[in-house]
Amino acid sequence: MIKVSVVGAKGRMGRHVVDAVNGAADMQLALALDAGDDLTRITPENTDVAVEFTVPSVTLDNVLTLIAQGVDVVVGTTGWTDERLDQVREALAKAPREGQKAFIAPNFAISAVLADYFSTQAAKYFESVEVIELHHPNKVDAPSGTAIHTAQGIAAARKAAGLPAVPDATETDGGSRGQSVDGIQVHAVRLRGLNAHEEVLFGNAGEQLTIRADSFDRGSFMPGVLLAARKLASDAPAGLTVGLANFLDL
Ligand SMILES: NC(=O)C1=CN([C@@H]2O[C@H](COP(=O)(O)OP(=O)(O)OC[C@H]3O[C@@H](n4cnc5c(N)ncnc54)[C@H](OP(=O)(O)O)[C@@H]3O)[C@@H](O)[C@H]2O)C=CC1
Ligand SMILES: O=C(O)C1=N[C@H](C(=O)O)C[C@H](O)C1
Repeated sequence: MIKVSVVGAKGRMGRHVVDAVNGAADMQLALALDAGDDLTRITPENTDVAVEFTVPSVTLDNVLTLIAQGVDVVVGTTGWTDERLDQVREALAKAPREGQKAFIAPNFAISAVLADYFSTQAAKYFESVEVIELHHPNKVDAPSGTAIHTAQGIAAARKAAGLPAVPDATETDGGSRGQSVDGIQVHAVRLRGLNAHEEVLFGNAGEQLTIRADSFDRGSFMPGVLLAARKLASDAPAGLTVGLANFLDL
């Protein structure tokens, strides 16, 4: 049995993770902690993998605490920059247990992971590209972690292919052109009724490709979360892995 503790267990995602772990035949729920709880209660004796879904402002501290506790950790919370990822790598390098692992994914839904992957494949074939993410209005961060990851992947693929900057004659902008992530414009919509959605628009003269992923229900993230926990408890490499695509046969 894989012993799993959940951090952020009372949140929208955390509640689903608790149910998913309780419903998994090969897993056992260890601790379910939330804001105000002492994370040092999570130890290698009671937990094989901790799953962290909290808020961007606290996730780094939580992850560093869990690593210092000697526990492997699956992270779904957003807010990760290159600098923060480096801090996790450094913490893992001096972790108390040999071979410790951390896994961070901007999105655990297979539709979103594939949309992100297909977008990097398509990127070099199009002159123009923009990313639109659409979410429920309770989301605290914009743009979404997924949209940032997608834009970064597209930008890297365009750079590797030697493409020039995306054409854009805009001279005045009150903010309507969105946020530039590595030169790719990203737009965020917040609308009651939505859950988590992303659309990537690719354009050439006379043609358009649209890649769209829709998570209608938070249950869509759970197979990916359980897969990550199982991988960390078995054959995932030591150190930090970023992105569920690493655990899929793509
Ligand atoms: N990777 C993925 O596939 C997905 C990622 N996400 C991301 O996951 C994160 C959580 O989303 P969601 O569940 O909707 O958010 P919620 O706000 O519903 O849940 C966050 C929970 O974390 C708790 N919390 C706050 N601070 C701490 C702390 N220091 N220690 C432990 N728990 C704490 C909150 O408590 P309180 O409310 O009392 O502050 C709350 O219960 C977001 O960053 C979101 O973008 C969401 C969906 C999918
Ligand atoms: O807050 C959410 O809901 C989601 N957050 C993640 C993100 O910011 O990419 C993943 C998914 O989009 C849902």
